[in-house]
Amino acid sequence: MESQFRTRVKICCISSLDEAKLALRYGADALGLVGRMPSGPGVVADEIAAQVVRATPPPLATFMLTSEDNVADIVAHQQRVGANTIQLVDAVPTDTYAQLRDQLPAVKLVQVIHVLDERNVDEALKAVADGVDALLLDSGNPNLAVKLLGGTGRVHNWQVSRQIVEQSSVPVFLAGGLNPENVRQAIDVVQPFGLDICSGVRTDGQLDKRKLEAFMKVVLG
Ligand SMILES: O=C(O)c1ccccc1NCC(=O)[C@H](O)[C@H](O)COP(=O)(O)O
Repeated sequence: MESQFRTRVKICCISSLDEAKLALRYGADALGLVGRMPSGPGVVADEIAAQVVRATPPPLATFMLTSEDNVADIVAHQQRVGANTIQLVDAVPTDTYAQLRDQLPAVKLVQVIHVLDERNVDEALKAVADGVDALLLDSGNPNLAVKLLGGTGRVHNWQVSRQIVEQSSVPVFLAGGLNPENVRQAIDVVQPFGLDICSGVRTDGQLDKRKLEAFMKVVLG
C-alpha cells in the first residue's frame, strides 16, 4: 500500500544510539545500519546495529544493509541484527527474494539499483517482478574491481530515476548525494516515495544536527 501523503526519510549510516535518537527526534521514518561492505564510510558493527534496532520504537523502520548475496549469509546477518527490513545493496540470484520470504516472512525486502544509465530501468522492473517490497535508487558502481555500493555522496541521472518511479508498482526511495540544498529539486524531478541520505547530513563522519535539521525542514516543511 503506497501513500504519497508526504515524502518519507531514511537516515542512513547510523553509527550509534545517540545518532539514532537524533535522527528520530528530527522526524526520520527509518534508520539505515550498514553491514560489512567492500568499500564505503558508513559501516557499523553488528552489535551496535542490534542495539539501535532494540531501541527503535514502532512504527519506525530499521534497514539492515547487506552486501551478502547468499541466502544463508543474509539470514544469519538479519538474525544478528534483528532489523525489520533488509536492504540488498548488490545484485542477488532471482530466487533469493522468495527464499528470504520463506525464512523471514515478517521482514521487508528492499533492492538497491545503482543508476548508471537507462538499462537500469529494466533491472529495477525485474526486481519488482521478482517480488521486492521497495526499490532504492542509489549512485555507485557494482562493476568496479572494488565494488562501490553506496555512501558515495554523488548524485546520478535523476531522469532515469524518474522513469523507474513512473513504472514501478512498489515504493521507490531516492539516494545518492542528497543534501539540504538539492533535495527540493530531487523531490520535484524524481517524485520518490522516500529519500535516503548519508553523507549530506554529516560533518567529519558524524551526524550533524544543523544539516539534519535543514534537510528535514525542506522535506517536511
Ligand atoms: O555508507 C557506506 O559505507 C555504504 C557502503 C555500501 C553501501 C551502502 C552504504 N551506505 C548506505 C547508503 O545506502 C547511503 O545512504 C546511500 O548510498 C546514500 O549515500 P550518500 O550519497 O552519502 O548520501
